[in-house]
Amino acid sequence: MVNSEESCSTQLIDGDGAFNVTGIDHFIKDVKLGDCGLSYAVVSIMGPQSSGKSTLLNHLFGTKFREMDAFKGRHVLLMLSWSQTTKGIWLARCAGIEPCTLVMDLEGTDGRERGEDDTAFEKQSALFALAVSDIVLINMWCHDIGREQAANKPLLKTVFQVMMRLFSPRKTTLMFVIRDKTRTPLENLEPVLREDIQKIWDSVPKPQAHKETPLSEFFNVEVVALSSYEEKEEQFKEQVASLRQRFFHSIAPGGLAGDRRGVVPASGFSFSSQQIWKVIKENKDLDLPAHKVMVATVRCEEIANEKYSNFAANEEWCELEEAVQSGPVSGFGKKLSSILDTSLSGYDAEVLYFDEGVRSSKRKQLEEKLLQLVQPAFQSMLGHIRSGTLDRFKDAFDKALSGGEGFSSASLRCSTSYMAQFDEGCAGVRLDMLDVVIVQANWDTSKAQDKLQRDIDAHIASVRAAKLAEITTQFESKLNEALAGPVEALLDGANNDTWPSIKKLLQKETKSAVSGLSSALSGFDMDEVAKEKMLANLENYAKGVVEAKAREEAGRVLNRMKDRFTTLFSHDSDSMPRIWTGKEDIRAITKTSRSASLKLLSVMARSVWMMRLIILRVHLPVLWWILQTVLLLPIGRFQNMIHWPQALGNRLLFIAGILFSEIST
Ligand SMILES: Nc1nc2c(ncn2[C@@H]2O[C@H](COP(=O)(O)OP(=O)(O)OP(=O)(O)O)[C@@H](O)[C@H]2O)c(=O)[nH]1
Repeated sequence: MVNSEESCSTQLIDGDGAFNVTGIDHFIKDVKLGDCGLSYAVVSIMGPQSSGKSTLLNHLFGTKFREMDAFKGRHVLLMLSWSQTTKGIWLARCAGIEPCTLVMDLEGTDGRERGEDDTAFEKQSALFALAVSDIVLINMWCHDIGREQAANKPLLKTVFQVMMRLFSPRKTTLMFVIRDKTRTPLENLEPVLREDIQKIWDSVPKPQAHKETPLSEFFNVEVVALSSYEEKEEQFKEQVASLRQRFFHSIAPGGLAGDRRGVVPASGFSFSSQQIWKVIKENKDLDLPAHKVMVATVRCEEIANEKYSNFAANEEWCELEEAVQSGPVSGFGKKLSSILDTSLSGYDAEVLYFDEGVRSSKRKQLEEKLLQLVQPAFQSMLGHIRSGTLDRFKDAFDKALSGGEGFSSASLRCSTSYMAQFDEGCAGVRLDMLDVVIVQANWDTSKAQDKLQRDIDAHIASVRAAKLAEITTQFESKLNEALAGPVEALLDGANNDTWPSIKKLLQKETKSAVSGLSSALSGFDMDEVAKEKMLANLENYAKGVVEAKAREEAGRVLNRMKDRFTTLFSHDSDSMPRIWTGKEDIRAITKTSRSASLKLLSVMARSVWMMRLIILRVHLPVLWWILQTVLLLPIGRFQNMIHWPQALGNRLLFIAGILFSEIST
């Protein structure tokens, strides 16, 4: 006895031809068909009305299809009402049979010829059963065998006709179930039945391509006979129990199921059935291979969309996405790759049995969409790794420089080392646990690498500029210290040796500073031109120090000249204040005082810089005015002094010319 507890059923198509989408979806969930992959079989039964189809299915598969009350009997029912007959197509799961076997109970046929009317439900349901089923049971009365007016003859014609409407049809098993078997042995009945079948096959109009195609090309024909359920119930049950065994492992090679060419993965069964029924209702031909691709396309897309939505809502991913906004995330690449992998392998598992071309193209699309979703997070992480690497580079570089390593060597070593660390991070070698690599993506990280290299180079350049400025300042300070004081002292005691001494001092200190700077620059791996320029600048600086001192002294020279003139003019040779008696030789005194005063000027002018100062910067008219005010006005009573400025100017120019030529050589 079959345990019917496991069985559940639904009306797949109602009597008006409406497909019960909700019903089938619930049914599929209840029987967990979606998990079956290709491991499931579909059996249908067709045959005349009230020929005991439901009774047979319920005994054979433990289903609970509605049977007509036994006491009413089929003859009574046929006369009275149709209310108890099966309407439309019912679907149930066979109880206790492996693999999962679905069974469809079709509305009984009325035994009338349908001619060309393809819209008749009988024809449509037959075509549907052939397109969907692996095994079709044809229920028939034993007494119809060999009869010209057999009740199942129009049905068989229909089956064979609609079969022609399936492009490259699957090879289905047609199992003829002879009911109310008589005493005639099956061995005698079967050849007659096969002959009937062949005749019907021959009579069916076929397209040119199948004119000569034998029946066996489309169908495996099987014949079984059962005793009457009503008259020999026990025998019937025994025979049904033995028949049941044939449905176990029906999809294994050599099993009862046909070639299963048309089989769609179980998760696509609902959609596939709906589409097949839709095409049949629209009275279009059914192209099963194309249908399989279409089902695969729709289902793979549905599955991919579901995986995408699941990924987007995945808690782990959402946390990762949020965390990477604010900083680097340890194990980022590994975690994200793993979530992506779970999603993609989930897709792979669910679409495994769909058309390969379709499933791989949909996988590609899913992968692209997922990667598009995670790319901003990847970029953020890459940015964190880049800035982290830059910070570590700066620290290491600073340490190397303060540890005394040469600038060029430190910059090259640190730059190479930290660029390599970044490259390793990008290539998947873990970098302080901060891996960014997403296994599924092959993203180009060269832009980030370039940016890091640029940042490192910019940092090196700025440190270099700062260091060079520091060194230059250091040498300039040294020079300043070495020159300013001594030059000032030398200028203070102006005499004939002043300028040669200054020149000597300048040369000595410049040489020492230039040599010091040159060796300090050796660690910078500078090009010769830049180095020479820096050394030249230092030399100029040294000259500048002297020039500045000289300029300073020049600012004071007029005062000192005036002081010297006044001192000599108003003091006698014993340095005693002169007492003017009127007998003094004012001209001679003035001449002596002026000469002493001009001597001071000549010392000061003994340099190129002083010349510049005197000739170019301090204009002669100004100088004249100063001299007239400071030197000449106090002795303004000498009217002929009015000619002095010109004479003095000429004299200064003369002295400057001589000194310039002297110093230049
Ligand atoms: N003679 C005979 N009658 C049977 C047999 N099996 C069932 N019946 C009777 O036939 C009648 C119809 O049974 P169902 O199983 O409902 O037949 P059916 O073919 O499913 O009917 P529809 O699908 O409604 O056309 C019932 O009264 C059954 O008791 C059988 O093996 N022999």
